[in-house]
Amino acid sequence: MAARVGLLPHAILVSSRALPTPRARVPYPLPPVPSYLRHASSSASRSCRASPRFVAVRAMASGNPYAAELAAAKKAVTLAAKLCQTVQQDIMHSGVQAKADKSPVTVADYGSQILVGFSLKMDVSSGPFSLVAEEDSDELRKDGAEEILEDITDLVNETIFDDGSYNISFTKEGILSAIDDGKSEGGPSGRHWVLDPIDGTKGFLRGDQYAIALALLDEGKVVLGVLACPNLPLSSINNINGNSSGDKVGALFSATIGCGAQVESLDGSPPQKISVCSIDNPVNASFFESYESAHSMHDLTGSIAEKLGVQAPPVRIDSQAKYGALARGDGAIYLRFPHKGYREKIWDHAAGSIVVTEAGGIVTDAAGNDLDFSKGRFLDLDTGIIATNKELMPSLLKAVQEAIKETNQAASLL
Ligand SMILES: Nc1ncnc2c1ncn2[C@@H]1O[C@H](COP(=O)(O)O)[C@@H](OP(=O)(O)O)[C@H]1O
Ligand SMILES: [Mg+2]
Ligand SMILES: [Mg+2]
Ligand SMILES: [Mg+2]
Repeated sequence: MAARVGLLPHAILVSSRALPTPRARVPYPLPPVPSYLRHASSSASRSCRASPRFVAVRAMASGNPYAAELAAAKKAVTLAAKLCQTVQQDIMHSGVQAKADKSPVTVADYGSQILVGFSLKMDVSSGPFSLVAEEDSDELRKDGAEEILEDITDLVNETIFDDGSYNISFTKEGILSAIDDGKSEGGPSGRHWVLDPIDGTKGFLRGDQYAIALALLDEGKVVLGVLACPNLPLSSINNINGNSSGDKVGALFSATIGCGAQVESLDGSPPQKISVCSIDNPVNASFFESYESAHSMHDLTGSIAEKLGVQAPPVRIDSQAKYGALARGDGAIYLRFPHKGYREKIWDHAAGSIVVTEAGGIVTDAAGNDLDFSKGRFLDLDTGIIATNKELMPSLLKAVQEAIKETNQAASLL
């Protein structure tokens, strides 16, 4: 399959498919029908496999107050994962990833954002819809982006058609408008979905780990999170540096406040409860960090690990798959220390942090404060983010603060 690559001023857009001819759609007229959807005719018919009513019945049966939202969230990220998997396979075959030399955004980032937002809108009926998501349509509205926009439109429509849950198709204007559904500012009141359509885009382009990360904020607190990790081994990363153990690949982590955390396969095995590891001696611990040294200072994390007495080398993987792996005990610690001046975004941590806390772990900033997701699109925090189990947290915090102090002292002598 030939790959088409378009370079725009502030983004790298990768189209990797021999794109299909749009097929005829059955009309989808049930309210609320977003105005940007294309209708084949005006005759009414509905064809969702999981209707809001069906989801609501499951919610009442489970005793989980967010069960309907959880079911909708899982369905949304699973649909988006299908699109991402298709694109990633084609990118790998075409070798396009070598050209990604700056903050990338691909057709899959946009496509995933559209599918998740759309699927949630269709399946979650309660209250106004608010989505805080990473991507916007600015680049796609510029001259020269027409072909990419057409590719995204075809990719999204083809994924919806193949999945079969919704009989609708998007117009190009609908695609732009759907991306911009993610422009909400979030905040301390009401409900807001928080989405990273592809977290770890650099990993995605390398053919490595990435995640579709979706969370729900309710009155400023994360109450639900799902992480679709299409390339993560289902049972465990029991090897250094993200190598798989050869078992089934494709994990879907989920957590709801007060209800624990689970993992299931992306293609639908029953959920299994997960918990963080019980290691209490750092000598036996291993730690996760970003693959990209631009995203987290590997020197500082090395010094923290040394102070703790950690023997194992760092496990470097992309995306919030790190939170998922930590939550099921594949490793004991996650360290993230961005370079000075970087502001963390809520979609990079909302889903992952609740998966870890509901698995019995703790996630804080470098000063030991809880992460505050109620301040809008950014996290306002002290220096870095750390996560581990309750046993290791006191010694981890001490090591972090010592290492930061030493680094600051060394910097002041320069
Ligand atoms: N200079 C920087 N420092 C820290 N994080 C950064 C960064 N530049 C980008 N990021 C964030 O790091 C995320 C990936 O994290 P990780 O290293 O754990 O894979 C990116 O998410 P996206 O890939 O969604 O853009 C992006 O939000
Ligand atoms: Mg990005
Ligand atoms: Mg991200
Ligand atoms: Mg992203």
